[in-house]
Amino acid sequence: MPVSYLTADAVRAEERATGELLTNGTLMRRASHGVAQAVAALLAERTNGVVGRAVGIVVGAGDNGGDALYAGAELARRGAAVSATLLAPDKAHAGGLAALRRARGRVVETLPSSLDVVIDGVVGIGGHGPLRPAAATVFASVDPLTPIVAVDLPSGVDADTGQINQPAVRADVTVTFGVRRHAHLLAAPQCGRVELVDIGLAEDPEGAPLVSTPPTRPRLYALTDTEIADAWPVPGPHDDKYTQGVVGVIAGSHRYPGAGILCTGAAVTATSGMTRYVGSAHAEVVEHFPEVVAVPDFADAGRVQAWIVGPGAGTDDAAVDLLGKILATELPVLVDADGLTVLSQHPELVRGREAPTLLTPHAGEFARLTGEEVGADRLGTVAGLAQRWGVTVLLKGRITLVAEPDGTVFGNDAESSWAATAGAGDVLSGIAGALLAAGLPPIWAGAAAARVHARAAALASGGAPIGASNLLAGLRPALRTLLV
Ligand SMILES: NC(=O)C1=CN([C@@H]2O[C@H](COP(=O)(O)OP(=O)(O)OC[C@H]3O[C@@H](n4cnc5c(N)ncnc54)[C@H](OP(=O)(O)O)[C@@H]3O)[C@@H](O)[C@H]2O)[C@@H](O)CC1
Ligand SMILES: [K+]
Repeated sequence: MPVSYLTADAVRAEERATGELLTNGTLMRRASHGVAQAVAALLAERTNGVVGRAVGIVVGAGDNGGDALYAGAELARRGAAVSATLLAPDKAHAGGLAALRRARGRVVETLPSSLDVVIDGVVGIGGHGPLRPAAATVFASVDPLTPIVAVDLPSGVDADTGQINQPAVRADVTVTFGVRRHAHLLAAPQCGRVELVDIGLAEDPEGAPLVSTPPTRPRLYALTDTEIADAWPVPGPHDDKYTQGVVGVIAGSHRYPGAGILCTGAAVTATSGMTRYVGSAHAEVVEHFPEVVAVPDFADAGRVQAWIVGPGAGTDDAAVDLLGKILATELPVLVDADGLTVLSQHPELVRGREAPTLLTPHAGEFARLTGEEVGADRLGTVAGLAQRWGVTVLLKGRITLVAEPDGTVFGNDAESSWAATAGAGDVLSGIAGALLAAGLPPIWAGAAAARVHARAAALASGGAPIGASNLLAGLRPALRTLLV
């Protein structure tokens, strides 16, 4: 089952569904205990224990501050020196504040300058907009080396869109409750390590939500490695070169062969199926990958189970014609780069296409394609295009989002940004196209390709900058780690 991410409204609905557990404070007790445990673990990791450690708490006006205060009380009982600063003293959670005082935690105007950890209890799912000035001042004075544990969300990060409203908290660890929020994936780098505390919302906190997200927002999921490995085409005893799917690549040119080489190379590496190439870079492609059947003309292409049209494929009349022809077939088609530029002029070629269709823009291509900037709400924007055009759309980025017309979105956090390099998109197209040819639905092909692409980048990099050919070389080692 993919990992599910919920909107703030859906989280609140789940909390309400627990009835008494919400009203009698059980949920908050469990939540704050989870925060205290996470802080204690971090202190143990970094400083050898809780006793005598200096813990600072920044407390806002709502229940998020309540969680932080109760967590502070627990840490104080365990021997930490806890100081809390109240951003709105009149509104601070009364029970939490009393608990902190009982445990001999201190309420202070200004946090001590030397702290072992800071707990961000400013706002959680009730927050909107950036940190207000008082909170911003507190965080600006925290030593940048002091780890920050965010309660539920780093304050300033929008729970539903993941928008980072600066100034915002950047957390080392984020502790959340029951189910992950959209922001935990959409703003993953801002959240640090996300720890999920079971507070009794559902039997399986990773499982299906009890209450479905309102249809006004997309439903966001992340595939697990196991799911991706299970879906990845691996040849069985009765497979041959055709049964794994034949993918046709239209990319690159004699003058600019790179896109063709990278894209076909990725397709060759991703599956054991066969790869065909059509275009003026046919000789260069075969020189790099002799297993590719490459021809200059579409008429001689031969049969395929999916097409990749895009990188370096051109935007002239002939390119428009060819893309139109390919989209008029019943075959799965991935459109990228130049292919997207063609579609920006001729959206009618693809809108409402019924056969599996995957568009793979980066933010710039997305804007060209739709005349609309991606903006802060990447999830809403990409899901909106998928819904309006009736095709699957993959928006590239550190967090890659793949949206279906029905509002289902698979997200993938690349976990590093080493793949932000020229030609990396061509490699992604090659992987995803090969998976389409093998019969994976576009949303799975896109999300699985994004995961393996990100891993290949990380493996190839090892902490140093890479080019796309290094990324391509990292693909097989990345697949090995997944398919073992
Ligand atoms: N329900 C439960 O049992 C459980 C809830 N849980 C916890 O409760 C949290 C939700 O609590 P919540 O609903 O009280 O909202 P919360 O996020 O604390 O913020 C609301 C307050 O902040 C203010 N405010 C808004 N934006 C702001 C900004 N940018 N900067 C500064 N202030 C800002 C806003 O004030 P206003 O805008 O009205 O001035 C309002 O008063 C949830 O994330 C989880 O941690 C867990 O314990 C599990 C059980
Ligand atoms: K917070």
